[in-house]
Amino acid sequence: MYDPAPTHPYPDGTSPDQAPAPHPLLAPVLGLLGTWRGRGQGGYPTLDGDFTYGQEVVLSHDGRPFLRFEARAWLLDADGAPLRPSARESGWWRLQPEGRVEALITQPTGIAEIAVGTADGNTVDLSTDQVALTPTAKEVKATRRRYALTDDGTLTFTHDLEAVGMPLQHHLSARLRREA
Ligand code: HEM
Repeated sequence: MYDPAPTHPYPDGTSPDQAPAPHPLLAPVLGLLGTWRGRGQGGYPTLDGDFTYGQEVVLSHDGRPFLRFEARAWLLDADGAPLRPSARESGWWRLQPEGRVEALITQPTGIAEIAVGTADGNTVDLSTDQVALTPTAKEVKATRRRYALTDDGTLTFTHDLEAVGMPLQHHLSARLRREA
């Protein structure tokens, strides 16, 4: 028989001041908690031209030593109006002692990444450890993602990509601000 449950009793926190209390291992990423939104530019040698895009990134936690990571992007036309949905990613950033990070990130384009790196309070720098691809996914060999908090409260994002026979190089960069 179906036994109804109440709403989830442990909602995620998106701010260090809000319940639940962050796990101590999250200290190097506390400044990144929340919902971030902004615009970016992208390109790759195999693409016809560069593009501009909007992006939203959500980082939250439930009191345990990992972050939930969600990123959604949409392409913009020359006037800044939305053109179509673009890349989506979701995953988990597992914090280890000394700011080491182990991340699991998946995309609906058939790419699953394990990335490792560091967080130091202002920046998170993640590089590919392993990539798994579904049978029809594009060939992605490696990525490097950097999130850096600047003094004026901007979160800059850069993403390098080694894919479809090209060496690791710039694919995306964006400037995000925390949702008011
Ligand atoms: C903000 C996030 C992202 C945006 C806005 C974005 C945008 C784009 C665009 C516009 C294209 C051209 C094809 C198309 O129109 O869909 C593309 C291609 C591609 N992107 Fe991204 N992308 C993002 C994230 C990623 C990530 C995280 C990866 C890999 C881990 C990735 C890997 C690729 C690959 C492999 C291609 C195909 C290149 C080719 O076949 O020539 N992208 N991206």
